[in-house]
Amino acid sequence: MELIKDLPDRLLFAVPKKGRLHSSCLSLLEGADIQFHRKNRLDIALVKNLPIALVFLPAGDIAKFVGEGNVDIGITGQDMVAEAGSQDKIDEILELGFGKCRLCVQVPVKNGAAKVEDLVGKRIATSFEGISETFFREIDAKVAAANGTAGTDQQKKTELVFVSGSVEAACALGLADGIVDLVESGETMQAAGLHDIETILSSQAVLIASKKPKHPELVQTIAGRIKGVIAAQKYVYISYNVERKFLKEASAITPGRRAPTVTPLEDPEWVAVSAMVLKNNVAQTMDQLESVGAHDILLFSLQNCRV
Ligand SMILES: Nc1ncnc2c1ncn2[C@@H]1O[C@H](COP(=O)(O)OP(=O)(O)OP(=O)(O)O)[C@@H](O)[C@H]1O
Ligand SMILES: O=P(O)(O)OC[C@H]1O[C@H](OP(=O)(O)OP(=O)(O)O)[C@H](O)[C@@H]1O
Repeated sequence: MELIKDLPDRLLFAVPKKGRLHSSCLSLLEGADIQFHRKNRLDIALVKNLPIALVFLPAGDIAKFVGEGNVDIGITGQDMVAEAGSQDKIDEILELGFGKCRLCVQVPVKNGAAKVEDLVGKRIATSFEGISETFFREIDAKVAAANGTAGTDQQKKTELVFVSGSVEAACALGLADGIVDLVESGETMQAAGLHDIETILSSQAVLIASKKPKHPELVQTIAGRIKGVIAAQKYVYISYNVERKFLKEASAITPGRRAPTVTPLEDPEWVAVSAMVLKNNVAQTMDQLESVGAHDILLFSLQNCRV
């Protein structure tokens, strides 16, 4: 196949093929001007304007492929990297700010365990077997040490039951006494009559690279482009006019990343100021600027940037 023949010369970039991270990854690729056409049902797509091939893989497999060096670079969740046990085999290049969630121990609100120690010896359903195993073995050991059963026949072992999805149903169906699964808004958990009693880890999507990528310069190029897209999403550009006598106060509100750009106006008493400001508290920034006498405050969204 023509496509496979081309692969050895290209950097391989793994992208989640479906699920929660898929569409945000596609937006990121578009913002970074990584152009490709994916044929129907095909999990490999050659990038038209860079020597890259995109490989569409399940999010759960990406850390393994990158860690083993089969793929140079990829996007997946930090939870997936931890579950694959790949933390030491990959470089986490960049947090991407989406796919934010927590991996939590959850129990029924009614008559459920009050704390994780109360689950020792009981059944836990999860699709995060590796992380849960490590977590509950420590809890088992802690409880055994506290009640003097460590190393004896009486030492209790928490049982892990693997389920591949819809984990929240496990308690209601009588399969488990608690679960370990992801929580973002908490809606799924609440709908299932569960609440969380412990957060094992917090996660978001990350750009990861193999320790020995075959195309290190290209890894840097992609990382630089993606950083630019992320920064552009985080900042907006603000511009306003202010009397020179209030410039100090106004500049303190919009210090920019290095310093604000100050341009003289025809009226010598006035200056125009522009700077990058964080998007998430821009309304407050505008309120503050108005209160120190700024006028004609304009906001511009950034399409892309390098900072
Ligand atoms: N509710 C959520 N909110 C935010 N991020 C999430 C959420 N659920 C999952 N994620 C992130 O997305 C990653 C992939 O989750 P997803 O449920 O899409 O897995 P999948 O198994 O690849 O897809 P599918 O469930 O469709 O089989 C998770 O590992 C986690 O990092
Ligand atoms: O706190 P919330 O915002 O409700 O999100 C949490 C849910 O999201 C994920 O599942 P997803 O919807 O991706 O489906 P899945 O069970 O098939 O993985 C996760 O496994 C939870 O079930």
